[in-house]
Amino acid sequence: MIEVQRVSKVFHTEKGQRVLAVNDIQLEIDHQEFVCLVGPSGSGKSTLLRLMEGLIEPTEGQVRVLGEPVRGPRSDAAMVFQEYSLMPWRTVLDNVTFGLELRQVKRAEQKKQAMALLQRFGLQDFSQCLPYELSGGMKQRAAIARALAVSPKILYMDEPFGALDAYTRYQMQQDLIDYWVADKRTIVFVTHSVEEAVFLATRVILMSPHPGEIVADYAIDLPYPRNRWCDKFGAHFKEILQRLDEVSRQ
Ligand SMILES: Nc1ncnc2c1ncn2[C@@H]1O[C@H](COP(=O)(O)OP(=O)(O)OP(=O)(O)O)[C@@H](O)[C@H]1O
Repeated sequence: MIEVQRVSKVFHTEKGQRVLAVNDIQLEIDHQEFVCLVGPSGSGKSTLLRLMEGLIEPTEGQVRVLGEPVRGPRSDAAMVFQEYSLMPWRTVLDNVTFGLELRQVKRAEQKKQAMALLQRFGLQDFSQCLPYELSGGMKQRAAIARALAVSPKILYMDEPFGALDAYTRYQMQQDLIDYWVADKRTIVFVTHSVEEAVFLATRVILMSPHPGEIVADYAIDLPYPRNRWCDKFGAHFKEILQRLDEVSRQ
């Protein structure tokens, strides 16, 4: 579904320095995979995600989605960022219907679909609120509902739960995985947390810093819902964390 073919990205800083952010990345992601990108700070996780999304262009190599070269953001993909990407002047409902408006879906149908998503994410009673009236977790639920409203084939998520407290983060992980198990889409998810990656992903890609390269690719063959306290979860967690520790010291 997503093919990253020998992709490198060089940035040029304001001071004229050349930064090789990701180097020679080769990665194939299949339909309905839930892939987490983990790695130390500066290992190029967000850069790789932005390259897949088409927000930036590779310096070398090519990204293809569904067999087509990526030349910009695709209408069948949606994104969720760490900072809640809601429009502050629109109600929660109108944030969720936004993508459907652009697709000229009839208003009654927009509302029906948006309310079903708000219900799924426990926000049905807040549909008429403005974003500032919501907690951080609720805002991020609304942002995810907004992204899902357009039924994207691919969901790109960049540290979506990074700003949340630990308990809200656990709840959000559970909500997201419940959604994905019921309605599988391809998800590419950037996180600093190995625990979060092992809880969510079918596959964890580990990246090294300077330059960002893929150093390991782990299949997480645990059934859903996952139990953080079982031995197998612990074994995956330990294996990836140990390697991350090695990579971070290099
Ligand atoms: N627009 C840019 N201009 C210059 N350098 C950049 C730019 N974007 C990223 N970089 C550099 O590319 C490298 C990779 O950055 P990136 O944000 O992709 O890493 P990351 O693994 O997502 O980091 P973090 O976990 O801290 O968010 C870093 O050295 C960063 O400074």
